[in-house]
Amino acid sequence: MSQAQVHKFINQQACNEALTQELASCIMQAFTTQAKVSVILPGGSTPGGLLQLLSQEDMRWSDLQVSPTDERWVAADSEYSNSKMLAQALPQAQLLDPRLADSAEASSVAWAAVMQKHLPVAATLLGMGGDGHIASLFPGMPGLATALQLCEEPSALVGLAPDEPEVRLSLNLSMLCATQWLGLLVFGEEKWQMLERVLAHDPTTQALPIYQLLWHAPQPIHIYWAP
Ligand SMILES: O=C1O[C@H](COP(=O)(O)O)[C@@H](O)[C@H](O)[C@H]1O
Repeated sequence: MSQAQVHKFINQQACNEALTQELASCIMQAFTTQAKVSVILPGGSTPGGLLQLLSQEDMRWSDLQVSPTDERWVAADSEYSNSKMLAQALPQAQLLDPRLADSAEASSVAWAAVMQKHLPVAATLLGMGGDGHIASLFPGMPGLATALQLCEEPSALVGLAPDEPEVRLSLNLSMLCATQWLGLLVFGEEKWQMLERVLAHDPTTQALPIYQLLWHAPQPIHIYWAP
């Protein structure tokens, strides 16, 4: 049974405001027992407004470590880099940059080792593409079945997107679910229709990464949506 909890808002601003408070609360709660706190946040275009609001929250920023859910294998200063986007949006936090070696393969191995030391993180927020991908786990890509297995060790891998930039680094589903709070931020009617089909067990969605997340994550997943 899906443990999805849907939070729908009339517009993106209201959604971002509510989600900012939820994330800030998770982070503050974690700081009551930990000296350093880690969170995992999505890349892409959706989280821009959220990150702007989050950056204005009063918290122990220098002790907060932030990793992207995934990275595009592009130059560090590329407009397509998720790490660059997070570093610019949350300059007060410590970025856990996945680009740790000269090759994508070696970086994925090194990033997995780094992230394993941060588990469980206080909060993991994901985005979703219109094709049902999450992080850089794309429908039909090589290695997808293993990357979606929750019995696998929390890890990272090289992903393959259908469009440029094709080469990606991604956390696997087991790592993405190793968190005290799990969320999904999605905007737009088209993506909502995709979520409805997934939540209704539409058989055409069952091979999608988003289906695996919504139906097999071991804890409740909070879906934040606005048109
Ligand atoms: O390629 C990616 O896509 C998803 C969704 O991106 P969006 O632009 O539709 O918000 C994103 O969550 C992921 O981090 C990113 O690398």
